[in-house]
Amino acid sequence: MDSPAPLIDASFWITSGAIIALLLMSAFFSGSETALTAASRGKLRSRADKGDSGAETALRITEDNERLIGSVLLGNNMVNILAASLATALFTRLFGESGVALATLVMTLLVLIFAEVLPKTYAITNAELAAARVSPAIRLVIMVFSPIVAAVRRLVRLILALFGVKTDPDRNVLAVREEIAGALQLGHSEGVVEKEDRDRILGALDLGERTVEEIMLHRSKIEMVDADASPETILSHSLESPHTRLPIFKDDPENIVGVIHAKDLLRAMDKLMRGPDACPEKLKEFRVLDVAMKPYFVPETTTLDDQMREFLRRHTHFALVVDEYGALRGLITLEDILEEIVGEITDEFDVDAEHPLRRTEEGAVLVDGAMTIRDLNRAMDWSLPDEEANTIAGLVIHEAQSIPTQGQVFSFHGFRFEVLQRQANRITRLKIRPL
Ligand SMILES: Nc1ncnc2c1ncn2[C@@H]1O[C@H](COP(=O)(O)OP(=O)(O)OP(=O)(O)O)[C@@H](O)[C@H]1O
Ligand SMILES: [Mg+2]
Repeated sequence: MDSPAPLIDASFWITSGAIIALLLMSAFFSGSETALTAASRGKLRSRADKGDSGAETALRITEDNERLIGSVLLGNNMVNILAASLATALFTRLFGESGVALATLVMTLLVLIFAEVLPKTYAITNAELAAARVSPAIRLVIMVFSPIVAAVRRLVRLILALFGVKTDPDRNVLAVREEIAGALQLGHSEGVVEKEDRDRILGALDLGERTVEEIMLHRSKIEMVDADASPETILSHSLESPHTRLPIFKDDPENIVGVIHAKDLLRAMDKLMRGPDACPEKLKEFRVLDVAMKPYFVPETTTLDDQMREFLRRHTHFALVVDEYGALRGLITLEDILEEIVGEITDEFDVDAEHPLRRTEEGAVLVDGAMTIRDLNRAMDWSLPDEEANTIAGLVIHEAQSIPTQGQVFSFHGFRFEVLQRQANRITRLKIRPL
């Protein structure tokens, strides 16, 4: 008869040793994940500049955060599951049926305390140092696991797609935008980021989400010339206008058939008046459309980002904005888009637009109703919501649910709005004061 195998034998010790080793690895993964995600890139950079190669590696592997976290998560799960399986096998051998429940309890506690909370708490208090130390090993982990991570990501998208769920590749972009905005806001309130710098960066980041319709010049304000006007009229119009490019309409101002550049007009006129084949009599026959450029139309839903690229690619600065039916909505130039980043640009001929904003002594501002909420927020460093309306007047009408009359006062979003002037159905002048 064989005597029953002793319960505490060599395999017991080997298994226990393996479980402890796996828990240590799990702690390493959890701590590394926290350290690498929490470490400040600025501090890592300065460490790296002082010759810390670990910090350099940490900077490099955190560039692709999704790959980093995916690989670490995979490693962490693998060791946790292996440890739990070994523990279950060991406990069932020791305690029979109740081994499963016991292993679950013991391993949950061990993993939670030693492989999760403890290493993560340590890592977050010493993030940069820890990140620099663990980065070479984690780089290896990424090298081994990233192909699997990539395959998993594809599989997940495929499964979601089968169920009709569309994964949004822009989500990360949005999260990053929020993160940068938050960091800039914090930096600004702490006094390390200048308001101008913050506005410039946020302006540039937002180009992808805003459309030409939001910033275009309304069609009623476009200066244009009639294709059938006499050459003298067109010339004097062009000379008097502060603008270099004037759209040309035929019969109806909505019907734009060309755009005349002042220089092209001058060259053409000059050719008729002077030089070897000058022929002043032909001035009457001059057709402005012969020297005009073709109009460039863009849909109002184009994002500012796309429009800017398109302007650069086409080597033009001037576009006419149309709606989905092709009806003229407004005008946009490259300068208008750049202003969203750097603020108001005025050149030698730009009429200094009658100031849309004036501060009063009691800390209020007098604004033009047509001023955009965004411009006001930027000028005053306020944060009035700009989702519901584009202009201040629009916001007040939206909140009041009617077109308020002169003298009416409203309080919302932490501000007091007084209607100073209303012309027909438009609110033209407002006084706003923070409450
Ligand atoms: N024909 C026009 N009618 C009304 N506004 C215009 C017209 N052309 C340009 N603008 C506006 O003038 C501002 C300045 O734009 P931009 O600098 O591109 O034109 P410009 O000064 O006429 O030309 P340039 O600077 O190339 O000589 C922009 O806000 C633009 O919307
Ligand atoms: Mg200009």
